[in-house]
Amino acid sequence: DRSGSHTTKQVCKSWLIVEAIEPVSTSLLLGTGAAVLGKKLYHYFYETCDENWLNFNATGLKHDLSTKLYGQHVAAQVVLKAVTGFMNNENPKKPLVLSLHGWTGTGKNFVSQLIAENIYQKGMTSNFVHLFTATAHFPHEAHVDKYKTQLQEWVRGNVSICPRSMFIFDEMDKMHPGLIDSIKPYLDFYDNLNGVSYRKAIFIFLSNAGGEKIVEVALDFWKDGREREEIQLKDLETALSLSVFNNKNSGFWHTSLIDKNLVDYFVPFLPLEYKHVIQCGLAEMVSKGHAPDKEVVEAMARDLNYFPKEERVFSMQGCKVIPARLDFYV
Ligand SMILES: Nc1ncnc2c1ncn2[C@@H]1O[C@H](COP(=O)(O)OP(=O)(O)OP(=O)(O)O)[C@@H](O)[C@H]1O
Repeated sequence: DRSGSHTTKQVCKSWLIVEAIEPVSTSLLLGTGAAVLGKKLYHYFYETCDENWLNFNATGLKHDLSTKLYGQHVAAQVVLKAVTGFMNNENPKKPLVLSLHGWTGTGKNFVSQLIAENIYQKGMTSNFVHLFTATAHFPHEAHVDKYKTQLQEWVRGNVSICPRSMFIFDEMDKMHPGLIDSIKPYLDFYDNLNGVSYRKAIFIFLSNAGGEKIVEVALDFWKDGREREEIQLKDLETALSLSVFNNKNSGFWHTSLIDKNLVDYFVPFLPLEYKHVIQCGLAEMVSKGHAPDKEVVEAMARDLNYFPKEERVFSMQGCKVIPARLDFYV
């Protein structure tokens, strides 16, 4: 198109004139352009502690908890309420502290992952999400003093880089009480500690403590022929507090975390049943790129262990072994 090329030529010509007349402002313009582009690329590739990488998606969390998490109506409700309330509060008075309890393989790590995915664009791989496992990170009792210093430094350093940091402590019941005590100040209502404010951080503690008591409640409901969905938080709270507060061997509870009300929510996880194992199996098949096949998943689910031995109501390992087991059946 002639008029088009004419226009292009004209633009080039005027550009050359501008360049000839005002070389300084043109270079400035180009320089600024490069800086803006550089900044954009930086934010694109390098994870920063701002809305480019960090945005709470309340609808996403609600959707994930109701479609991806099976058999945990109580936990889903408490987690959604706790996280949404905290994230929507511009000026929280203390960090959010959640303590997740329940039988193995019932979704405690999985829920932490769902929370992370709906806050950080990179989910669990975000530089602002930190996962500690007691037996892996703090294995030797003799080194507790060294661990204390390292842990405090790690928490302090990371919160000063990003106030919206998340710390997950797995196997809380195997963690040395002194170590838990060392992070206690960060969970409290302080405005700031040595110039760092911890009020926007999230701490999640995971443990099996209280798991057996929760199972008892779920089993009683089952024996009475009542629906699992009828179980409410208040039915589990007593069971949880009995085992959690009175168990002198479970590490966590020696500390004043509870006395000082530093934990905002205790979240109970119910033991999973055969039908939930099936749901986990089907989801796992899809995530492995297979078409969901109920027969395959049922064959796998039948071969798992259930308890109590007679009634075979709850899966011994929850949904934990499914990814590995399924490979034998596909
Ligand atoms: N309730 C659930 N709904 C959906 N998937 C689940 C559920 N529970 C477990 N899973 C699946 O099983 C895997 C293992 O579960 P997860 O690690 O969350 O268990 P856990 O409760 O943390 O166990 P543990 O106490 O042994 O650490 C999860 O990654 C998830 O894929």
